[in-house]
Amino acid sequence: MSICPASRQRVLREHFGILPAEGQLVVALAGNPNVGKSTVFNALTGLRQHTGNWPGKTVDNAQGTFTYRNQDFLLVDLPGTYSILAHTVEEEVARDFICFGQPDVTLVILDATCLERNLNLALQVMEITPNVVVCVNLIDEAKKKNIQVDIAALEQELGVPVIAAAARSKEGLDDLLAALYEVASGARQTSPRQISYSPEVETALLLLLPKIECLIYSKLPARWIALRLLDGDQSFVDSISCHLELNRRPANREAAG
Ligand SMILES: Nc1nc2c(ncn2[C@@H]2O[C@H](COP(=O)(O)OP(=O)(O)OP(=O)(O)O)[C@@H](O)[C@H]2O)c(=O)[nH]1
Ligand SMILES: [Mg+2]
Repeated sequence: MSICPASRQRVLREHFGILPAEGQLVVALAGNPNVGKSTVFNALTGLRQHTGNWPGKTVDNAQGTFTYRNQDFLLVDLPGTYSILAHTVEEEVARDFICFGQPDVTLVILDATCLERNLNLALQVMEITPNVVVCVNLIDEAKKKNIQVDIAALEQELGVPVIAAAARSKEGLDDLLAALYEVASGARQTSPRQISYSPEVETALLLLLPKIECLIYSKLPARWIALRLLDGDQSFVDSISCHLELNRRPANREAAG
């Protein structure tokens, strides 16, 4: 499931103002407000960062770079959101970047002191892409509140790497870098847990999926698109038209890849 490299590069540049250098892997940083995204961003990128706005939106766009094991990365700090079902412009930016910008890995930062609320976003991102790393941040605050997080069990349940961190004191960041490298480079395969919906919804999905597959040539996750269509999510339909040239039938299989 991916847009071909040339199209993706064009979408990143023209639609999101992101210009990855040759060979640079793109990391999207997502999370609820106030969970420590900027703290992680600053710790990983140091002074190699710049801020602006998302094209056409008055929403902050921070980009920075770092290198790990001789691999260059471009880290993009997405707006803090509770959801990416696009009820606000921030959610629309986060959703469209993850869906159409197709980062090599999306890092979802969770607040260890209120995991239940935070996991909602992680599960939504995992419906769009398998390339996810979860960081359970503020683990020091959780300890103070006698909250214990079973990281291994969470990783088992989610099917993606889960790393505990206290970003303010730079705890856990080495493990985080290793996990980002492994997922973004393809060295580690994930199997993200997918939400099962009611039998009615699952039946409707089965009917919709083949039709969607014919239209999008595996450029996007068909199940997620089907769910948005069942939601009647017009903003997402508009985004598909804006970011993908669906009426252009691929001339060869490369264009579908
Ligand atoms: N104790 C503790 N505090 C942290 C940790 N990570 C971040 N913080 C603090 O939490 C607050 C919020 O951190 P930010 O990095 O600004 O969070 P954010 O997710 O970027 O917030 P928004 O951009 O407003 O959504 C700051 O005061 C940080 O210093 C951590 O691991 N432990
Ligand atoms: Mg921030």
